[in-house]
Amino acid sequence: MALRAVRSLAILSNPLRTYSTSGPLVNVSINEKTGIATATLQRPPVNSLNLELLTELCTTLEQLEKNKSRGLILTSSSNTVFSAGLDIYEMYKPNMDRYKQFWTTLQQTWINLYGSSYPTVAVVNGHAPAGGCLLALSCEYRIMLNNFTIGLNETKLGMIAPTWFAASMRNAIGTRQTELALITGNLFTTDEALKIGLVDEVVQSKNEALEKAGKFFDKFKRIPPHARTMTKTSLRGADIQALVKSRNEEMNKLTAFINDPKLQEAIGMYLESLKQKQNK
Ligand SMILES: CC/C=C\CC/C=C/CC(=O)SCCNC(=O)CCNC(=O)[C@H](O)C(C)(C)COP(=O)(O)OP(=O)(O)OC[C@H]1O[C@@H](n2cnc3c(N)ncnc32)[C@H](O)[C@@H]1OP(=O)(O)O
Repeated sequence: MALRAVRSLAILSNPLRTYSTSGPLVNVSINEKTGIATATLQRPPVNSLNLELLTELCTTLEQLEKNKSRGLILTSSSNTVFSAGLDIYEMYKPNMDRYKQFWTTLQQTWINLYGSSYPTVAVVNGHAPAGGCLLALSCEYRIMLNNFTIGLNETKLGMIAPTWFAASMRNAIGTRQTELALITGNLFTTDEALKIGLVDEVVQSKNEALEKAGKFFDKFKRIPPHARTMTKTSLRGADIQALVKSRNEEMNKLTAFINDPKLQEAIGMYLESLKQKQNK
């Protein structure tokens, strides 16, 4: 895995080629004509975000920033799941060193994506619960395929969405809708999500979504990049600074929280219910 990551970084850092790297968990390709990168999550069956997937995604985002990327499309190789959110096994009876690394990497991935200087579009081509919704919300524009669900459903699992998850949602749909969505742990259908502005467009196919994403990037052709980036920072910067300031404190709180036997029991039951679903 280390070798493949190095290879993929080497290809990403050559700005003159059309790149396509098949990392084990994130496939990155860059369109030679437009300079737009597509990062495709490819961790079957449901793109649950474990340490390895987050590490690859985080590194990809860092490289795109370094190479002054023209833009990023974030999508999934699955036809039914964008991302099932955090890998629940990372939170179930965890090894604490790995757990801390996992959470630190999640924080950094969010900082890199939410705060990217380049434009970002999520092509949400499947379900996007919890951390999957967070990834989509961290992008600037969301295009979703029909007949799926999206939302921050943490309360339904007996967990609390961290403040920066909430900030990302608030940035898209405002305080009132965010409060309602979070306390109920609602998973919105595609149409409901469109209605409250959680997604920006609904389409019938991934090709249509990619076409619409191209149109979004076209909007920036005549906008000076520094003006675009500074405006984005003025709107999102405070959310990022709040996490940067509190990330150690958050880690300490989560370390205590994750070791609570009642929470562990609830997570175990939830995992069981996901398995039972398959047997039905
Ligand atoms: C201590 C930390 C404190 C606070 C942090 C709070 C923040 C939490 C953020 C999160 O992201 S928590 C994760 C929340 N995610 C979910 O609740 C999603 C659960 N999954 C589903 O609802 C469904 O799997 C799906 C709608 C995404 C896809 O449905 P379907 O295509 O029918 O697949 P299956 O349900 O049959 O699942 C296939 C396979 O994958 C396993 N799996 C599903 N989700 C996860 C996951 N998030 N982590 C790990 N594994 C997952 C599922 O158990 C099945 O496994 P088998 O071994 O039975 O094949």
